[in-house]
Amino acid sequence: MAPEHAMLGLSRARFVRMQQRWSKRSSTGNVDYVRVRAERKNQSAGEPGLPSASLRMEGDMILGDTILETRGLTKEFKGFTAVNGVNLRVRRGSIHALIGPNGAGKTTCFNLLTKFLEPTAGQIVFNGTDITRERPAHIARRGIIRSFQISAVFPHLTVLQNVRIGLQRQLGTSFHFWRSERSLDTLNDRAMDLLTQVGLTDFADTKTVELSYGRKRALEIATTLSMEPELMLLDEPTQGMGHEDVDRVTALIKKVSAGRTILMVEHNMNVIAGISDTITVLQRGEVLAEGSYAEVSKNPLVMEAYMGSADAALTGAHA
Ligand SMILES: Nc1ncnc2c1ncn2[C@@H]1O[C@H](COP(=O)(O)OP(=O)(O)OP(=O)(O)O)[C@@H](O)[C@H]1O
Repeated sequence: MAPEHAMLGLSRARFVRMQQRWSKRSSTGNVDYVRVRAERKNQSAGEPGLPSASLRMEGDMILGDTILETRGLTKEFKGFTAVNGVNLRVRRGSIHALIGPNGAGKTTCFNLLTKFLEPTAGQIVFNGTDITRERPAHIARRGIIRSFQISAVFPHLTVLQNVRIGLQRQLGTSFHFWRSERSLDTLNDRAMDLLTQVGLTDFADTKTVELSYGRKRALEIATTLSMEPELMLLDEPTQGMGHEDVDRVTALIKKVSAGRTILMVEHNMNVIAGISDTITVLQRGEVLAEGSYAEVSKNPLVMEAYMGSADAALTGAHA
């Protein structure tokens, strides 16, 4: 039988290089690797490919449909189980909402994903790699970025300066204060790009403290984008906003979701209904239901959890 690299139409050296690169990212990757390659080869030979709709090539990397997965994720606080055996599967490129009544464990889940908290049990897998034991900074470098809290934005700097700081952080030059102002100005173009994306171009020179609440959240999204997230974690992005700001930020989330994955904790059902592809409902630390808004909102268990009655409508429950 021909060697594997030959069957896949690759030189041996390239085959080994690709395997090595991939195995850094995934312990199971080689199986996917062979599947994708075999499919491509069969298709180019006019034969039907192996089914691999869930796989995507990026350069030499094979990326599955699932960007983030938790397996039996559990967090106990002194005998109280806040998150209990949660199996979450976030699809690449989707907007995935984590919802649930107060105290359901949403924030604890987020804190586990970013490693602000250590799980008591379970696994977190990102792009096929087990990241359960990694430190927060390492997780951020992998591209899992949680939206900065407003308090993390410097209020007396301008909007542009705040975004620039995010970019410097990404470039690892945050503390290079000895660099000339001119060299730092080279970041301005990129910073202005980000401000354009979030609709804040006209506010570039405004002191952040003077921004409206909704615009501060838009700035927070720009600073998060400056970290080049592959998976953006948004923590109640429309919390405390009036209708107009809610609509603006909802549209913004939809817009910046292009080419990225978004996992958000959100209470506003109109926002969730409008932009979520998948919703996971938590209750008392466990997954109660999962699906599209249409599916979840009809689920009697979910209605009961939210309204205390299976007859109640979910729509507007927290709007
Ligand atoms: N550090 C902690 N020590 C003890 N209990 C905690 C701790 N953090 C959270 N909890 C408890 O875990 C449960 C889940 O809390 P969590 O904040 O994750 O819920 P949530 O779904 O985000 O709620 P909300 O919608 O009100 O923000 C709650 O009962 C909370 O009191």
